[in-house]
Amino acid sequence: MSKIGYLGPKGTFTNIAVSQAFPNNELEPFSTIPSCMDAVKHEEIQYAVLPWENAIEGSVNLTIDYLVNQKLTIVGEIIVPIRQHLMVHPQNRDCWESFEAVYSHSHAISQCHQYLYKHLPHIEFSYKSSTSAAAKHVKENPEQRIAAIGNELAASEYGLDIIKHDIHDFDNNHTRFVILSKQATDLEVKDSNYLGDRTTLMITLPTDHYGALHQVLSAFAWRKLNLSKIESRPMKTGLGNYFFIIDIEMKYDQVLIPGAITEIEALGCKVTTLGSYPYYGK
Ligand SMILES: O=C(O)C(=O)Cc1ccccc1
Repeated sequence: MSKIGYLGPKGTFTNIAVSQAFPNNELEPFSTIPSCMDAVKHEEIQYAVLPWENAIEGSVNLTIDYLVNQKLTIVGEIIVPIRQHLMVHPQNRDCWESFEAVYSHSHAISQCHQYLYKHLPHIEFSYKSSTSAAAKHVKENPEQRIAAIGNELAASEYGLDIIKHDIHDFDNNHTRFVILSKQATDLEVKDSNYLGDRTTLMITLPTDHYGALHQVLSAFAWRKLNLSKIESRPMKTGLGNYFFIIDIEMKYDQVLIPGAITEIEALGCKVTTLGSYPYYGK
């Protein structure tokens, strides 16, 4: 049976995603995104499930930036609805309005900025590696006047009381979680709705070719390949140097996508296929 790693500790949104996709497998929490990817690379686990993009806050840069230097493939994606709740140690449930700090993952705090600004304007933000790491911290420090933002699973896992439900600023809040593997395998995810297929490419443009991005996009456009995302990330080699992450709403085929890649490479671009995979949601 495959062993699946995920960003832990128990009670993260990633935990919800991995339990949905792999209900009968052995699950192993990792405390950071890179350590979870490394475990797949070293074959200690077969798959890693990691956050990729949130509808309110955007991409999870650490996952993208660490993935592009690994020889790992995206073999599937799970889309999970996200509801953020404010939770406290049960001993402190009556004095939460005078709290000093709120702990969570930076994405979770960003998803609740309007709520926090309006209802807890003086509260400090303290960042943790995940929402459940924040919940665990609140549980372990009852003497501190602190709260956490996370989901119901984290509240029950760490025995916290939810004092405000649904504090995220926008209702249509979903996160994409990617399933990473060392080999490109056909993965079947049970108990979730199959929603479609995607192919994710990483493209680096030549520095001396003016208009290269326009030509890259044209290679997709005239083939009527539907792009659902284009995002630039810094190469970390200096200001103005970027690579692009592009999602095509289609499974890798034998004609259109290889044709577009050949055309783009002829412009002097470097193209890496990060994966071609089905995506699922509830
Ligand atoms: O903190 C969590 O609960 C996670 O699962 C990590 C995460 C990070 C960014 C967006 C969504 C989930």
